[in-house]
Amino acid sequence: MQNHKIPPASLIFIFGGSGDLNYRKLSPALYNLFIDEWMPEKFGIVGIGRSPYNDEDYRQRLLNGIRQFSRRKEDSYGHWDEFSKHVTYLQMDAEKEGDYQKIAEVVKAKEAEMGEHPNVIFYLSVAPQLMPDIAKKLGALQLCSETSTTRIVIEKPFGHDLKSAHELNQLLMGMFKEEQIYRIDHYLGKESVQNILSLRFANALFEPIWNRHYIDYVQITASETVGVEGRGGYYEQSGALRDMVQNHILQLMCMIAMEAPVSFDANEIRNKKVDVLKAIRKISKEEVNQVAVRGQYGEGWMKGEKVPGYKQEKSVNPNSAVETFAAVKFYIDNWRWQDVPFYVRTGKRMNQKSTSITIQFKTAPSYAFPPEAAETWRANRLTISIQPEMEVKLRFQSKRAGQSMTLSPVDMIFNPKDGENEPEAYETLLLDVMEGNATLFMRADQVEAAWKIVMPILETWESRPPAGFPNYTPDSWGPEDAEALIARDGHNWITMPPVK
Ligand SMILES: NC(=O)C1=CN([C@@H]2O[C@H](COP(=O)(O)OP(=O)(O)OC[C@H]3O[C@@H](n4cnc5c(N)ncnc54)[C@H](OP(=O)(O)O)[C@@H]3O)[C@@H](O)[C@H]2O)C=CC1
Ligand SMILES: O=C1O[C@H](COP(=O)(O)O)[C@@H](O)[C@H](O)[C@H]1O
Repeated sequence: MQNHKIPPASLIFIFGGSGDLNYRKLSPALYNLFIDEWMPEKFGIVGIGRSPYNDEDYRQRLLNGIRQFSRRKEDSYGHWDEFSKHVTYLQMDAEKEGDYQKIAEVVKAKEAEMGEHPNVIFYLSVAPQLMPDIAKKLGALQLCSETSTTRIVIEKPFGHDLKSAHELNQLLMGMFKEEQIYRIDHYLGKESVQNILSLRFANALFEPIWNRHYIDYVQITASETVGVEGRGGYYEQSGALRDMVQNHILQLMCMIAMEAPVSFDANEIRNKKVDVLKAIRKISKEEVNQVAVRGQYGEGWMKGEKVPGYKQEKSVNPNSAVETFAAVKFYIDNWRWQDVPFYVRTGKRMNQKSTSITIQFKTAPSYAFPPEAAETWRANRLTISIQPEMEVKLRFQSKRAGQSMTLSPVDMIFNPKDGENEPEAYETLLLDVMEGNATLFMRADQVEAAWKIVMPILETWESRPPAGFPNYTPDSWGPEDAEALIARDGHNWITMPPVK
């Protein structure tokens, strides 16, 4: 969030070094930072796991991941030899207290090698149930007393509900200071998400109309074409509301709805976001059916390929009541947003991989054009496309060339199309951790405020088994009830045209 500078010497321990997230995201991100010359002059990366790798095998595994998943497919090999010298593997059982001495030894050896005390970063990329135990054991190591340079990064999910998130916060805060704790929400690292701040606060253009007087409603869609991709065990404990709405989607809502920050200081931005979360209208359990819809995909066809239903996925209960789709209507009770609905939806196995935010402005108060001039007056619309491509599109009415006054909507589009050069979210976030900048990370109160918002929905859904699951087919836009949710207000979901 700040203008980046080369971080100081850093030693990064990745718990879950042999796991999927490190393979697909973290190692490619660190390698891209290295290629782009953002890594510190002195650094070490230590993957941790119980699997028996030697350093060479481990490096080879990571290289395979990089070749498959890095944004740079071609350039990646050229710098590998140099980069890989910084990577080692530490076999240990994170549940065994005695094994933590190995970490203390690595820190000591690296300090001697670097000739200085580096940032020591513990990245917890492990199953959520292991996190409290690892945090406790790291705390007991006493490496954390150096508060300015020791940091702990917590992957999502942060807790399973409000209670467990609060307990995890209490535990972490008993051992680390808030400024040492980096709670990941990878959406905040996306270029297109950060661009929302520049769009809103670096231009005077939008602010005067960015409120209930001019905005009719806001929509956020985060749709995926994939199913649960072998993560059925995790997803069975989660579902779409926990997996996407509690974190990523509420954070996008905060970016759209927050007041202008007076600086880019981490706490200033986070204060402004917490204000939004606290203003989101509490949904009573009696209202849940009116404002929230859940769905689960059945078996079917996806772009010509037969795909299993959610209940047939690996590690999923064949009678599962877990939702793979969620749609919710929120309101924000404050002066800026009173009575403006925010419709959000997310789901797996949907028709497109696409995340977008639509700001629908109100129609002109009065117009002199003949009614036949335009089919629709729904043109005043700003669409912020987060992915697959970053795009900002302003749609407005224009006269069609010809002798009659006929109008049609036209689009003014900003699309940087910078593909390979656009840093991935994890690159930005890892660089921020090394630099000690927590702006794009979740503060304790932010996480808990977000849990408070979704709890009544979760509790209601858990107490009332869904009727008729599965209720949507792969390659669709989710269950019919989601259409009804928005149609009741006279609107419809806006879908992005597929990217060619
Ligand atoms: N994968 C993804 O796409 C995403 C993952 N996440 C989050 O990231 C975290 C990791 O997920 P993912 O990588 O998919 O999980 P995996 O199951 O692939 O990896 C789990 C890792 O934990 C290690 N581990 C488990 N038990 C121990 C132990 N006792 N001691 C030491 N290491 C242990 C495993 O190593 P070993 O078996 O060698 O011991 C392995 O490296 C989770 O919190 C997940 O929610 C978040 C977003 C996306
Ligand atoms: O956090 C998660 O996000 C991914 C979607 O991330 P994206 O960057 O590809 O939009 C989702 O697939 C996963 O279930 C969830 O845990």
